[in-house]
Amino acid sequence: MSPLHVRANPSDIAPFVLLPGDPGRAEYIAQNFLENPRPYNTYRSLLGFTGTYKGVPVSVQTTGMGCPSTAIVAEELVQLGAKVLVRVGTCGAVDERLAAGDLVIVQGAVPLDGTTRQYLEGRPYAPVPSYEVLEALVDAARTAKVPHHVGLIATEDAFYATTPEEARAWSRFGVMAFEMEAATLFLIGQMRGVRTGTLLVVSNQIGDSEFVAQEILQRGVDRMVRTALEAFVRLKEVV
Ligand SMILES: O=P(O)(O)O[C@H]1O[C@H](CO)[C@@H](O)[C@H]1O
Ligand SMILES: O=c1cc[nH]c(=O)[nH]1
Repeated sequence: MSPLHVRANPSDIAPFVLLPGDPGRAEYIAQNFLENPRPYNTYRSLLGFTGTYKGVPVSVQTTGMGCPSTAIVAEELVQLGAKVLVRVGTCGAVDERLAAGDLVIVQGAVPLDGTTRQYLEGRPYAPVPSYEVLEALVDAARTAKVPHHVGLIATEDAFYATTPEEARAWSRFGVMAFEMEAATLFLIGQMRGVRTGTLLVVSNQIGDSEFVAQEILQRGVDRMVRTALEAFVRLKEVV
């Protein structure tokens, strides 16, 4: 029986899965980076495709925006047999050293979201990616000479609630950027025994009324996706 939302069979899902928030990005990745991509889910526009990259079976699965939707998708991917879940998302920068289109390799996510809080039943916690995935992502970026930042981000629920002033307050504690999914993904990985990671492209500074120009974002997305896929090639022996 297929899960409720990711309507697929275990044989449809690869061990390695890329997780964009945006269904358009999922389709773009499938069409431009995977060989022989085949769709397996369209329910609720949680578009999912499976193909190969350099011989490694890879799925790309939309999470939708925010931790509640991401938790559903991640839990169901685990039920379907996925082993390595890597978010390929966008973020709003709070650190002035981050420019539009830059790549961020996430080392940890401050859990400001309600989904992580519900899973943890109020316990303090430090959501982090799997070390092997983090190492493979950094190695892939370095080898391809992709400029990148490695560090801490925050995961929030309410996109429009965060003001530049609040964001700057978090930057005093090392937070480089805000997004809306990573903390829950990392926690579910730890709870369910699968490996996780997150790469982000800077789409804006917190408080901007527009995202960066499409061509700059697109180049950043291409660098991010290539980096994640090259990390999967490195990780194929450990899964
Ligand atoms: O571009 P994605 O992966 O959706 O990520 C970011 O973009 C959305 C907000 O615009 C949120 O989902 C946030 O985390
Ligand atoms: O959470 C997010 C994601 C992208 N940009 C933002 O400003 N916030």
